[in-house]
Amino acid sequence: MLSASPTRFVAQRISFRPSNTIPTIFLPPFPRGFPQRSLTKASLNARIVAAMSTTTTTTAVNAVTDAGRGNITHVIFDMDGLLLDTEKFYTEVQEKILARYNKTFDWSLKAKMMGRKAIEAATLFVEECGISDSLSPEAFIVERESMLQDLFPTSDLMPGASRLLRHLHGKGIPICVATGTHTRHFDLKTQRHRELFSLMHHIVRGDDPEVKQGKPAPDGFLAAARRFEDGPVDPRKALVFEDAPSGVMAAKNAGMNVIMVPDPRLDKSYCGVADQVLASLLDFKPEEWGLPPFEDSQN
Ligand SMILES: O=P(O)(O)OC[C@@H](O)CO
Ligand SMILES: [Mg+2]
Repeated sequence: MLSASPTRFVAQRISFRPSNTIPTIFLPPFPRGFPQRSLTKASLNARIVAAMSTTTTTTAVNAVTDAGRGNITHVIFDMDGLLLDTEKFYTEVQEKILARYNKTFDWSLKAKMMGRKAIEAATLFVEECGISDSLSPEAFIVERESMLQDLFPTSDLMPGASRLLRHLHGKGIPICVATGTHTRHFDLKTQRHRELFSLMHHIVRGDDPEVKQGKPAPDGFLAAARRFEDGPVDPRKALVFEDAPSGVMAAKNAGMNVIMVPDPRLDKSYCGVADQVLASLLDFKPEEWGLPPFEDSQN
């Protein structure tokens, strides 16, 4: 069973050099004992070193937040755990694999894995669970996939997802998805919801050629902002919905506004970076962000 042992999660606000398009980047300190060699791509490391060498500015972030409220023109949705109730499948399967080693899977590791590309999440899993000598990240992915194949097609929508997507689409607000999920899994997860996902202007998936690094890098959200009809969209006018700490950081690193809808079991210390935290999409008030209000009173 998952325990809720939290790991302090402090995002540092670092401003990039003026030449950079991203005014401020949120970087999580690598978790204690994190296998930096496996996760860090040279470019991500280089960006971290470059960013770390500048001063911290909170004004840019506040400016983004202040400017964001009230004039959102485009909305970008994360998928797993936000639109689809799929994070539970990953948890279930990972618990089964760990049971073989008499180990338990806990929320502090789950919080680090959520939203990341498969190989990055897999590396975290085997290294932090201390099973990398008997199970490689690649072998873990193959075993996990075989167990997920039957679960993904049964994916249900999260509460409020259909209502919000249909509302925004009906009011002519451009919406899209930016997910860490690979195409082959995306098709399985969405096969019962094709009509709803057809409302999206476009979908950026984890294996998209423009997504060089997974969340918390901003690649997916920046690619999503570029592909709107009138793109690239000013990030200060984009609102992202996310469930995972890595996804929230990716949105902030893209200079965007972000609403976090975390799993209630996620330690609150992971929720400090988002511009707004909601218990459910049903609690979202579009008018707070300059978007058309719901007509129904269902909340
Ligand atoms: O980016 P999302 O849609 O949450 O996908 C994450 C998925 O790879 C599992 O955590
Ligand atoms: Mg997610």
